[in-house]
Amino acid sequence: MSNPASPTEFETVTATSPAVVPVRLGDRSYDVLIGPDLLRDAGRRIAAVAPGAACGIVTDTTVAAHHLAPLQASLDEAGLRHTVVTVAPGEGSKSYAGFAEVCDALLAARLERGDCVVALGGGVVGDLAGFAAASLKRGMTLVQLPTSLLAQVDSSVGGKTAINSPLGKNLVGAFHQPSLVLADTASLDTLAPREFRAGYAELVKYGLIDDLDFFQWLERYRGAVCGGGLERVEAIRRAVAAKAAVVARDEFETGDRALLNLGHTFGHALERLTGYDGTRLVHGEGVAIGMSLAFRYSVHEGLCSGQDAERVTAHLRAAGLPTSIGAIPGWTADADAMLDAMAQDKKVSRGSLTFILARGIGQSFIARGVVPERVRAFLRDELPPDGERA
Ligand SMILES: NC(=O)c1ccc[n+]([C@@H]2O[C@H](COP(=O)([O-])OP(=O)(O)OC[C@H]3O[C@@H](n4cnc5c(N)ncnc54)[C@H](O)[C@@H]3O)[C@@H](O)[C@H]2O)c1
Ligand SMILES: O=C(O)C(=O)C[C@@H](O)[C@H](O)[C@H](O)COP(=O)(O)O
Ligand SMILES: [Zn+2]
Repeated sequence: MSNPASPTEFETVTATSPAVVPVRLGDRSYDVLIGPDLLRDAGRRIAAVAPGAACGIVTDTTVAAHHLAPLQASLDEAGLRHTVVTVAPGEGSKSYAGFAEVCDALLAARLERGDCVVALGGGVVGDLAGFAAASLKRGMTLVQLPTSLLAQVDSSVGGKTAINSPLGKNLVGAFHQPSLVLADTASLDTLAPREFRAGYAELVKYGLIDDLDFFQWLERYRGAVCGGGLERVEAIRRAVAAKAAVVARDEFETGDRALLNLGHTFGHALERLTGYDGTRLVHGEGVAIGMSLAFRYSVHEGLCSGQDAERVTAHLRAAGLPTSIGAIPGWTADADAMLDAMAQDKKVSRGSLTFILARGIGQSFIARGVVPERVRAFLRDELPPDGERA
């Protein structure tokens, strides 16, 4: 799933024009534009994919405070009528109640099937607004305006939309592709450092899956990527190109799209068991711990060298990310609870667990029929004794 055309140095990204990554899905193909200040020009570009549409902007209060005004001004300039629905920031909004709130507000604004839902925010807003767009009037046009690093490198692209159930992450949702994605990299300047780090976990994921060159590039340029500038745009471009390639091949995850779930079988279980409480754990942190566990479990099973697993953990730690279950404050669950939560994973088939494991960095693979007792034994070793918990 790597992007064979991706350069080691960034020849395709310039300071003046956005990078463009096409997501090729036949007559549902769309472009992902990546670069600074795209929100200020969003109206014109949205009008091109949804001419004359009224826009239902879905955002959260934090993002609205920073980025709503320029978007509204540009929609005005393009002559697009718009209404705004604001939810509370954080994973709690990706709920049945949050979904009902957003749908009812968009319906109250009398949006028609041909109108456009505009998701302005991180992955929570993108998944929630996306699911509303998939559901309302049985499918409305969707434009993703991702403002977190995580949303720019991952969630705004590929059409997975969902809300959480108390029984598990993203268990209620639909595939619904956007018509356009504008990743305004300048919007990342207002993102909290912890949230930037969380997005970095999903960025590294692409290297760990099948692109050792990208992982090595990140080892070299991590500081610059976190600092902004062209390296940051290039990193996002490479991630989006990798995701676009796998989505084009396997839109509905019947095959190797599942590789994008590296770290998520463990991570989603941790998110559910910590009650989707972002003060303890946000999604990207769950993925960082999950990827570390996936590599260590691969070592446990004799598939991967301990050196590679340690190199992964060292890179994530250097990026300020947690890499073990013991790093979650106030964590009290046990291996049995983890196994129970993982039984709801969407990759489970005929009751059998599927994990993304690794033979090395950039050599991840889909492992079906994983034996629960072996995972339980591994987790018992991973879980810190009660007295040593954070
Ligand atoms: N659909 C997919 O393919 C996919 C992929 C990866 C993750 N996800 C989902 O994405 C969600 C996580 O996304 P996230 O990490 O973006 O979380 P998020 O949407 O909660 O955003 C993180 C925080 O940053 C704030 N924020 C966002 N952009 C900002 C900005 N520019 N300036 C200031 N604050 C800003 C938000 O208000 C929020 O408090 C999870 O629910 C996860 O399941 C979905
Ligand atoms: O796009 C995908 O496919 C992914 O798996 C990307 C993941 O980073 C993302 O968190 C996704 O929402 C997880 O998918 P799920 O099917 O396990 O809910
Ligand atoms: Zn994810």
